Amino acid sequence: MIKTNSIPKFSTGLNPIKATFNQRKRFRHKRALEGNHPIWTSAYVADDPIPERITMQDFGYPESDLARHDGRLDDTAVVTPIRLFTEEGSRLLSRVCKHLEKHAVESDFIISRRTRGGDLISPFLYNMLRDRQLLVRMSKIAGVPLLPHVVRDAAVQINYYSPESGPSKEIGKWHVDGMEYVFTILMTDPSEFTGGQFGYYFGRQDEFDNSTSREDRVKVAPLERLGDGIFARGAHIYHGVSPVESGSRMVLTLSMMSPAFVQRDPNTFSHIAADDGIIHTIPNWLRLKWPTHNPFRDYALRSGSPVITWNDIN
Ligand SMILES: O=C(O)CCC(=O)C(=O)O
Ligand SMILES: [Fe+2]
Repeated sequence: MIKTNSIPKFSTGLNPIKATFNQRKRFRHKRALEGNHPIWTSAYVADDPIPERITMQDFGYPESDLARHDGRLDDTAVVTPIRLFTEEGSRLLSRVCKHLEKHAVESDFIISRRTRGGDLISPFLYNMLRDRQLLVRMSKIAGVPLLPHVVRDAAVQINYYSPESGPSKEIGKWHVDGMEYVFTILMTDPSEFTGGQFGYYFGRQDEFDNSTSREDRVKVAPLERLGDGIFARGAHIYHGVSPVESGSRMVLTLSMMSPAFVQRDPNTFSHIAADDGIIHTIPNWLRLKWPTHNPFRDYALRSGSPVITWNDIN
Protein backbone atom coordinates (compact mmCIF):
# COMPACT_ATOMS: atom_id res chain seq x y z
CA MET A 1 0.00 0.00 0.00
CA ILE A 2 1.31 3.47 -0.91
CA LYS A 3 0.90 6.27 1.58
CA THR A 4 -0.76 9.15 -0.24
CA ASN A 5 1.55 11.84 1.05
CA SER A 6 4.63 9.96 -0.15
CA ILE A 7 3.53 10.77 -3.68
CA PRO A 8 3.84 14.35 -4.88
CA LYS A 9 0.56 16.12 -4.94
CA PHE A 10 -1.37 15.62 -8.16
CA SER A 11 -2.09 19.26 -8.90
CA THR A 12 1.49 20.37 -8.23
CA GLY A 13 3.09 17.67 -10.34
CA LEU A 14 0.86 18.31 -13.31
CA ASN A 15 0.81 22.06 -13.00
CA PRO A 16 3.43 22.82 -15.66
CA ILE A 17 1.68 20.53 -18.14
CA LYS A 18 -1.69 22.01 -17.27
CA ALA A 19 -0.28 25.47 -17.80
CA THR A 20 1.06 24.47 -21.18
CA PHE A 21 -2.37 23.22 -22.23
CA ASN A 22 -4.03 26.38 -20.96
CA GLN A 23 -1.54 28.44 -22.83
CA ARG A 24 -2.19 26.49 -25.98
CA LYS A 25 -5.92 27.12 -25.66
CA ARG A 26 -5.47 30.84 -25.20
CA PHE A 27 -3.06 30.79 -28.06
CA ARG A 28 -5.53 29.09 -30.40
CA HIS A 29 -8.30 31.40 -29.40
CA LYS A 30 -6.18 34.48 -29.96
CA ARG A 31 -4.85 33.24 -33.27
CA ALA A 32 -8.13 32.14 -34.80
CA LEU A 33 -8.12 33.60 -38.32
CA GLU A 34 -9.97 36.90 -38.30
CA GLY A 35 -12.07 37.59 -41.36
CA ASN A 36 -12.43 41.33 -41.06
CA HIS A 37 -9.65 42.23 -43.51
CA PRO A 38 -9.23 43.22 -47.14
CA ILE A 39 -8.89 40.38 -49.64
CA TRP A 40 -5.44 39.56 -50.99
CA THR A 41 -4.90 39.25 -54.73
CA SER A 42 -1.77 38.70 -56.84
CA ALA A 43 -2.40 42.11 -58.41
CA TYR A 44 -0.77 43.62 -55.28
CA VAL A 45 2.63 42.07 -56.11
CA ALA A 46 4.98 44.78 -57.42
CA ASP A 47 7.01 44.40 -60.58
CA ASP A 48 9.42 47.30 -60.03
CA PRO A 49 13.00 46.66 -61.13
CA ILE A 50 15.14 44.94 -58.50
CA PRO A 51 18.14 47.04 -57.40
CA GLU A 52 21.66 45.72 -57.51
CA ARG A 53 22.53 43.29 -54.75
CA ILE A 54 25.38 43.39 -52.26
CA THR A 55 27.02 39.98 -51.95
CA MET A 56 28.26 37.98 -49.00
CA GLN A 57 31.75 38.34 -50.48
CA ASP A 58 31.31 42.15 -50.32
CA PHE A 59 30.58 41.68 -46.61
CA GLY A 60 33.87 39.81 -46.24
CA TYR A 61 32.72 36.21 -46.30
CA PRO A 62 35.03 34.01 -48.37
CA GLU A 63 33.33 32.04 -51.11
CA SER A 64 34.47 28.81 -49.49
CA ASP A 65 32.19 29.59 -46.51
CA LEU A 66 29.09 29.86 -48.70
CA ALA A 67 26.68 27.07 -49.54
CA ARG A 68 26.05 25.70 -53.03
CA HIS A 69 23.18 23.73 -54.44
CA ASP A 70 23.13 22.38 -57.99
CA GLY A 71 26.22 24.48 -58.63
CA ARG A 72 24.51 27.71 -57.47
CA LEU A 73 26.09 29.85 -54.82
CA ASP A 74 23.97 31.25 -51.99
CA ASP A 75 25.74 34.61 -51.95
CA THR A 76 23.19 37.43 -51.94
CA ALA A 77 23.59 39.41 -48.71
CA VAL A 78 21.54 42.61 -48.99
CA VAL A 79 19.17 44.09 -51.57
CA THR A 80 17.64 47.49 -50.90
CA PRO A 81 15.45 49.44 -51.48
CA ILE A 82 13.10 46.74 -52.69
CA ARG A 83 9.39 46.83 -53.34
CA LEU A 84 7.37 43.65 -52.92
CA PHE A 85 3.94 45.30 -53.14
CA THR A 86 2.24 47.87 -55.32
CA GLU A 87 1.22 51.17 -53.73
CA GLU A 88 -2.32 49.97 -53.20
CA GLY A 89 -1.09 46.64 -51.88
CA SER A 90 1.26 48.44 -49.47
CA ARG A 91 -1.54 50.68 -48.19
CA LEU A 92 -3.89 47.74 -47.56
CA LEU A 93 -1.07 45.78 -45.95
CA SER A 94 -0.35 48.73 -43.68
CA ARG A 95 -4.00 48.74 -42.59
CA VAL A 96 -3.86 45.03 -41.82
CA CYS A 97 -0.66 45.50 -39.80
CA LYS A 98 -2.26 48.33 -37.82
CA HIS A 99 -5.27 46.13 -37.11
CA LEU A 100 -2.99 43.43 -35.66
CA GLU A 101 -1.37 45.81 -33.18
CA LYS A 102 -3.75 44.58 -30.49
CA HIS A 103 -2.02 41.19 -30.65
CA ALA A 104 1.43 42.67 -29.99
CA VAL A 105 3.44 41.48 -27.01
CA GLU A 106 6.26 43.33 -25.27
CA SER A 107 9.77 42.06 -24.83
CA ASP A 108 13.11 43.41 -23.73
CA PHE A 109 15.03 40.84 -25.77
CA ILE A 110 15.46 42.56 -29.16
CA ILE A 111 12.29 44.19 -30.47
CA SER A 112 10.25 46.09 -27.88
CA ARG A 113 6.82 45.27 -29.19
CA ARG A 114 5.67 42.97 -31.93
CA THR A 115 2.91 40.68 -33.19
CA ARG A 116 4.08 37.19 -34.10
CA GLY A 117 2.42 34.67 -36.42
CA GLY A 118 0.58 37.42 -38.31
CA ASP A 119 -0.43 35.04 -41.09
CA LEU A 120 -2.09 32.78 -38.54
CA ILE A 121 -4.36 35.66 -37.53
CA SER A 122 -5.05 37.38 -40.83
CA PRO A 123 -6.31 35.62 -44.00
CA PHE A 124 -4.89 38.55 -46.02
CA LEU A 125 -1.40 37.83 -44.69
CA TYR A 126 -1.83 34.06 -44.97
CA ASN A 127 -2.81 34.20 -48.63
CA MET A 128 -0.25 36.90 -49.38
CA LEU A 129 2.68 34.87 -48.07
CA ARG A 130 1.59 31.81 -50.04
CA ASP A 131 1.03 33.67 -53.30
CA ARG A 132 3.13 32.06 -56.00
CA GLN A 133 3.87 35.37 -57.71
CA LEU A 134 5.07 36.96 -54.48
CA LEU A 135 7.22 33.93 -53.61
CA VAL A 136 8.84 34.00 -57.06
CA ARG A 137 9.59 37.72 -56.68
CA MET A 138 11.07 37.22 -53.22
CA SER A 139 13.12 34.27 -54.51
CA LYS A 140 14.47 36.35 -57.40
CA ILE A 141 15.53 39.09 -55.00
CA ALA A 142 17.26 36.60 -52.68
CA GLY A 143 18.70 34.59 -55.59
CA VAL A 144 17.49 31.31 -54.06
CA PRO A 145 14.08 29.55 -53.98
CA LEU A 146 12.19 30.70 -50.89
CA LEU A 147 9.16 29.47 -48.94
CA PRO A 148 7.45 30.79 -45.81
CA HIS A 149 9.49 29.50 -42.87
CA VAL A 150 7.99 26.36 -41.35
CA VAL A 151 8.63 27.70 -37.86
CA ARG A 152 5.29 29.35 -38.25
CA ASP A 153 5.14 32.03 -35.60
CA ALA A 154 8.32 33.61 -36.86
CA ALA A 155 7.33 33.83 -40.53
CA VAL A 156 5.23 36.99 -40.30
CA GLN A 157 5.99 39.50 -37.56
CA ILE A 158 4.98 43.11 -37.21
CA ASN A 159 7.05 45.47 -35.09
CA TYR A 160 5.56 48.59 -33.50
CA TYR A 161 7.54 51.55 -32.27
CA SER A 162 5.96 54.59 -30.72
CA PRO A 163 7.59 56.81 -28.09
CA GLU A 164 4.21 57.97 -26.78
CA SER A 165 3.03 54.53 -25.83
CA GLY A 166 5.30 53.98 -22.85
CA PRO A 167 7.93 55.45 -20.60
CA SER A 168 10.80 53.65 -22.34
CA LYS A 169 11.82 54.28 -25.89
CA GLU A 170 10.79 51.47 -28.16
CA ILE A 171 13.75 50.15 -30.06
CA GLY A 172 15.22 47.29 -32.01
CA LYS A 173 18.62 46.50 -30.52
CA TRP A 174 21.62 45.50 -32.54
CA HIS A 175 21.17 41.86 -33.33
CA VAL A 176 21.34 39.05 -35.81
CA ASP A 177 18.09 37.21 -36.49
CA GLY A 178 17.34 33.57 -35.85
CA MET A 179 16.26 33.41 -39.49
CA GLU A 180 18.49 33.65 -42.55
CA TYR A 181 16.34 35.12 -45.36
CA VAL A 182 14.50 38.14 -44.00
CA PHE A 183 12.50 40.87 -45.72
CA THR A 184 11.87 43.96 -43.63
CA ILE A 185 9.18 46.22 -45.09
CA LEU A 186 8.35 49.71 -43.87
CA MET A 187 4.62 49.92 -43.14
CA THR A 188 4.51 53.60 -42.15
CA ASP A 189 5.26 56.52 -44.41
CA PRO A 190 8.55 58.11 -43.23
CA SER A 191 6.79 61.50 -43.04
CA GLU A 192 4.89 60.14 -40.03
CA PHE A 193 7.86 59.58 -37.70
CA THR A 194 11.38 60.77 -36.95
CA GLY A 195 14.28 58.53 -35.96
CA GLY A 196 13.58 54.85 -36.48
CA GLN A 197 16.20 54.19 -39.13
CA PHE A 198 17.19 50.67 -40.07
CA GLY A 199 20.98 50.34 -39.90
CA TYR A 200 23.16 47.40 -40.81
CA TYR A 201 26.83 46.68 -40.27
CA PHE A 202 28.76 46.31 -43.51
CA GLY A 203 31.13 43.57 -42.38
CA ARG A 204 31.19 40.07 -41.01
CA GLN A 205 29.45 39.05 -37.83
CA ASP A 206 32.74 38.32 -36.03
CA GLU A 207 34.07 41.75 -37.04
CA PHE A 208 31.09 43.42 -35.41
CA ASP A 209 31.54 41.31 -32.28
CA ASN A 210 35.24 42.17 -32.00
CA SER A 211 35.13 45.77 -33.08
CA THR A 212 35.11 48.89 -30.91
CA SER A 213 34.41 51.53 -33.55
CA ARG A 214 31.56 50.29 -35.67
CA GLU A 215 30.00 53.57 -36.76
CA ASP A 216 32.04 54.01 -39.91
CA ARG A 217 30.79 50.69 -41.23
CA VAL A 218 27.11 51.19 -40.47
CA LYS A 219 24.86 51.80 -43.46
CA VAL A 220 21.31 53.07 -43.30
CA ALA A 221 18.72 51.29 -45.43
CA PRO A 222 17.23 53.83 -47.88
CA LEU A 223 13.57 53.28 -46.98
CA GLU A 224 11.85 56.41 -48.25
CA ARG A 225 8.26 55.40 -48.87
CA LEU A 226 5.61 53.23 -47.31
CA GLY A 227 6.26 49.75 -48.71
CA ASP A 228 10.02 50.17 -49.24
CA GLY A 229 12.03 47.31 -47.84
CA ILE A 230 15.34 45.59 -47.40
CA PHE A 231 16.24 41.98 -47.96
CA ALA A 232 19.07 40.82 -45.71
CA ARG A 233 20.72 37.63 -44.57
CA GLY A 234 19.43 38.14 -41.07
CA ALA A 235 21.43 35.44 -39.33
CA HIS A 236 24.74 36.84 -40.66
CA ILE A 237 24.29 40.59 -40.81
CA TYR A 238 24.08 42.72 -37.70
CA HIS A 239 21.27 45.24 -37.80
CA GLY A 240 19.31 47.51 -35.51
CA VAL A 241 16.82 50.35 -35.39
CA SER A 242 17.56 53.80 -34.03
CA PRO A 243 15.01 55.03 -31.46
CA VAL A 244 11.82 56.53 -32.84
CA GLU A 245 11.86 60.16 -31.65
CA SER A 246 8.38 61.21 -32.69
CA GLY A 247 5.35 59.71 -34.37
CA SER A 248 5.12 55.98 -34.69
CA ARG A 249 6.70 53.40 -36.95
CA MET A 250 5.47 50.03 -38.08
CA VAL A 251 7.49 47.37 -39.86
CA LEU A 252 6.58 44.01 -41.36
CA THR A 253 9.17 41.24 -41.35
CA LEU A 254 8.81 38.14 -43.51
CA SER A 255 11.16 35.33 -42.55
CA MET A 256 11.74 32.71 -45.17
CA MET A 257 13.55 29.43 -45.63
CA SER A 258 15.19 27.96 -48.69
CA PRO A 259 14.40 24.30 -49.32
CA ALA A 260 17.72 24.17 -51.20
CA PHE A 261 19.74 25.15 -48.14
CA VAL A 262 17.73 23.78 -45.27
CA GLN A 263 20.69 21.93 -43.79
CA ARG A 264 22.18 25.38 -43.14
CA ASP A 265 19.09 26.73 -41.41
CA PRO A 266 20.51 28.50 -38.37
CA ASN A 267 17.53 27.97 -36.04
CA THR A 268 18.18 26.07 -32.84
CA PHE A 269 15.55 24.33 -30.76
CA SER A 270 16.34 26.42 -27.71
CA HIS A 271 16.16 29.72 -29.61
CA ILE A 272 12.66 28.90 -30.90
CA ALA A 273 11.51 27.39 -27.60
CA ALA A 274 12.49 30.55 -25.78
CA ASP A 275 9.94 32.44 -27.86
CA ASP A 276 7.22 29.83 -28.22
CA GLY A 277 7.56 27.37 -25.32
CA ILE A 278 8.70 23.77 -25.60
CA ILE A 279 5.38 22.12 -26.46
CA HIS A 280 4.61 24.55 -29.24
CA THR A 281 8.14 24.25 -30.62
CA ILE A 282 8.08 20.46 -31.12
CA PRO A 283 5.78 20.37 -34.19
CA ASN A 284 7.58 23.37 -35.72
CA TRP A 285 10.92 21.68 -35.13
CA LEU A 286 9.72 18.46 -36.76
CA ARG A 287 8.48 20.39 -39.80
CA LEU A 288 11.98 21.83 -40.15
CA LYS A 289 14.09 18.77 -39.34
CA TRP A 290 12.08 15.72 -40.41
CA PRO A 291 13.86 14.17 -43.41
CA THR A 292 12.47 14.86 -46.87
CA HIS A 293 12.40 12.91 -50.13
CA ASN A 294 12.13 16.02 -52.25
CA PRO A 295 12.82 19.17 -50.20
CA PHE A 296 11.10 21.52 -52.67
CA ARG A 297 7.84 19.56 -52.58
CA ASP A 298 7.97 18.48 -48.95
CA TYR A 299 8.71 21.91 -47.47
CA ALA A 300 6.00 23.42 -49.67
CA LEU A 301 3.57 20.91 -48.16
CA ARG A 302 4.78 21.67 -44.66
CA SER A 303 4.42 25.42 -45.05
CA GLY A 304 1.16 25.20 -46.98
CA SER A 305 2.67 27.00 -49.94
CA PRO A 306 3.16 26.41 -53.67
CA VAL A 307 6.32 24.67 -54.82
CA ILE A 308 9.13 27.08 -55.80
CA THR A 309 12.27 25.70 -57.43
CA TRP A 310 15.41 26.98 -59.17
CA ASN A 311 13.47 26.94 -62.43
CA ASP A 312 11.28 29.75 -61.10
CA ILE A 313 14.14 32.20 -60.68
CA ASN A 314 16.03 31.64 -63.92
O1 LIG B 1 12.03 47.20 -37.19
C1 LIG B 1 12.97 47.09 -37.97
O2 LIG B 1 13.21 47.90 -38.84
C2 LIG B 1 13.90 45.91 -37.83
C3 LIG B 1 13.22 44.67 -37.44
C4 LIG B 1 14.12 43.52 -37.20
O3 LIG B 1 15.29 43.56 -37.40
C5 LIG B 1 13.54 42.28 -36.69
O4 LIG B 1 12.32 42.22 -36.47
O5 LIG B 1 14.29 41.31 -36.48
FE1 LIG C 1 16.14 41.59 -37.21
